[in-house]
Amino acid sequence: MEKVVLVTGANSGIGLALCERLLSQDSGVRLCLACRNSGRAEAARSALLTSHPGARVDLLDLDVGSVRSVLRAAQEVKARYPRLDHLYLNAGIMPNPHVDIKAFFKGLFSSKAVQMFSTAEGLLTQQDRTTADGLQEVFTTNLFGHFLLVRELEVLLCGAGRPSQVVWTSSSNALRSAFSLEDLQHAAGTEPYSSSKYASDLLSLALNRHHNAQVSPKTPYPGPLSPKTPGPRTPQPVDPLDPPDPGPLSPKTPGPRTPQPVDPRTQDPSAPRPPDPGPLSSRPPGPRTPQPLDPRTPQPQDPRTQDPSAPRPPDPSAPRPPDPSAPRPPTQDPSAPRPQDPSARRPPYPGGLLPRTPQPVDPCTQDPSARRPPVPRTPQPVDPRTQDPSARRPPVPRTPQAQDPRTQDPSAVDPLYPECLLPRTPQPHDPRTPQPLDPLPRTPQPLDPLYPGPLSPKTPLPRTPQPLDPRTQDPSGLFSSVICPGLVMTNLTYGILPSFFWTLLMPIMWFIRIFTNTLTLTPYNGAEALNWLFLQEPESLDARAKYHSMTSGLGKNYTQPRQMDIDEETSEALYGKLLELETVIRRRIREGPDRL
Ligand SMILES: NC(=O)C1=CN([C@@H]2O[C@H](COP(=O)(O)OP(=O)(O)OC[C@H]3O[C@@H](n4cnc5c(N)ncnc54)[C@H](OP(=O)(O)O)[C@@H]3O)[C@@H](O)[C@H]2O)C=CC1
Ligand SMILES: CC(C)CCC[C@@H](C)[C@H]1CC[C@H]2C3=CC[C@H]4[C@H](C)C(=O)CC[C@]4(C)[C@H]3CC[C@]12C
Repeated sequence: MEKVVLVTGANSGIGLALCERLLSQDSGVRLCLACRNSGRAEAARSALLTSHPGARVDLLDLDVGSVRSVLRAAQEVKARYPRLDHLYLNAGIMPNPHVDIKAFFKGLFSSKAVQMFSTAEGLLTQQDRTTADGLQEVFTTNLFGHFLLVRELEVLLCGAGRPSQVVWTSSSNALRSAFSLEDLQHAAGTEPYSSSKYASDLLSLALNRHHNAQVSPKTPYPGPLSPKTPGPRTPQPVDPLDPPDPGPLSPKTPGPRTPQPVDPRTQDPSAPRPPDPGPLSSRPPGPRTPQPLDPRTPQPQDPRTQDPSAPRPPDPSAPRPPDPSAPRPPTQDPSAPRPQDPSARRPPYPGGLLPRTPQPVDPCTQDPSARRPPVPRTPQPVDPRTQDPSARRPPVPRTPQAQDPRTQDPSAVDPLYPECLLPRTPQPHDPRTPQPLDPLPRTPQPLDPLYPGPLSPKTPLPRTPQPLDPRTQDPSGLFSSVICPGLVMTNLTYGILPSFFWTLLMPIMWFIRIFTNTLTLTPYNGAEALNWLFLQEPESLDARAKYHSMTSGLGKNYTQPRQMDIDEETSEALYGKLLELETVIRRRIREGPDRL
């Protein structure tokens, strides 16, 4: 059956490179590019159709920084597609970045130089602002808008007897130190980007807890893996007060699959190589040239405050020759105030007025059509990295060519993260025959898009570990994952420094690349983990892993899972707070003058 894939922020950078890669390997995929600027979206679509004539590429008008836009776009998606197979939450911003140059030079000559280039920890601050909805812009764009989108699209993601994948483009700049439950939107801090990305890591875990049987709400987080101790952990005894629910066995669900780094081009030599994406910013691996500098003038204006019909500078995704040395127009002074819509100058959202009780909702119980069998609670196999190896689990299927990239390519070892997780079995890609989609929505629409219905009682926090049994996993459900694209040269990164600095920095970056595989540098490479996830069975993925796109010094791309520095309690608390905020925002919109 045709797979429907929606990508936010698909008109440039990593999002566009992902679309290119998906079409290259699966001509049957139906893409929906969700973008805020129709001109740039059209340009991206034309570029994709030029390299893939006949591909199905739809456009969706979506500004994830605007609540109304998200709600409208979600309605449109529900009207267009009967289900969604993959939802890539990729759009992101880092407005008004400021680099601490002193810290940079200090770090450059320290033992932390490589790490500094990978995470930018201690280097970057941003100046955020509030949106017309009274929310912090970075929080809304990078997290909350996407959260609302997932909530709105739950009916397309949770049902139909097939699992759906939600994938967050996070970052290695997702910093626990920047995140606070007391200031979710990071209104008081100077690292909203790091905060929002860390929040996405937490939220992904929470989504899994609430929407699939993979992470049982009762399964406690075993704690972040220490870099030196990736070994198994001892399972906790089952709480006699809270025994597992045997639940119905599902014969359909396959055993656990352990994903492995997959490079479709290198895995199977007979497999067709993706064609050169040509003018697109993505490039096949090999000797890489840094992506061309964005010839477009940085856009200081919020598109919501701009006249949409006003001409914009040339689109970055438009075909252009790669020329890393091409001069860029002067970058906006990060310290200069950004032009703002007067309506956007509202004070930040008064968090203190929020209702108290978080009410997580399982959408599959909200919408009768999306209702699925109860989540099984029988013992299930567990992630071998986090649990006792003596625990019962069926044998993990391993395909012969599924090798650890570290053993395939010695240069692929990242000295920063030698503890990378166990290899997983690659999922052979199943090219499916394209089938026309039913143009009519088959999924019943909620009566009021703003009010999805009564909320279910608060889900309890984890108490006892429940080993998971793959035989009882629900075949449908929403599976959320997080990726890190590495350091990629895109509009976002080029916006951080004037082009002069980048020209100076590029040789250093190519040198540093010898020591770390996280400098993926091109959008094509950065999209590796996103593309790899597309090929996996969602049930096989690790809810606590962040899947990193990696590129070795020799230009080999692979995906490496690493445990995230997150905990269940914080994840659950964040989820509850986001639901509270959603309730308030929905009410505000319903009562506002221009309700949907
Ligand atoms: N580049 C890097 O090194 C890294 C990037 N990332 C993440 O990767 C993701 C993609 O960024 P990248 O490709 O690098 O940068 P780009 O700036 O090239 O891409 C960002 C995309 O998001 C879109 N976007 C931004 N705001 C909105 C909005 N409100 N509504 C809809 N779309 C929006 C942009 O659209 P428009 O063209 O209209 O602005 C653009 O298409 C981001 O989430 C970023 O945080 C993570 C780690 C590293
Ligand atoms: C001469 C100096 C002023 C040079 C400053 C260098 C910095 C501008 C860059 C060094 C490391 C870069 C980054 C690292 C991590 C990225 C992260 C994963 C992400 O999500 C977005 C971009 C990065 C923060 C990126 C940004 C530029 C650097 C800070």
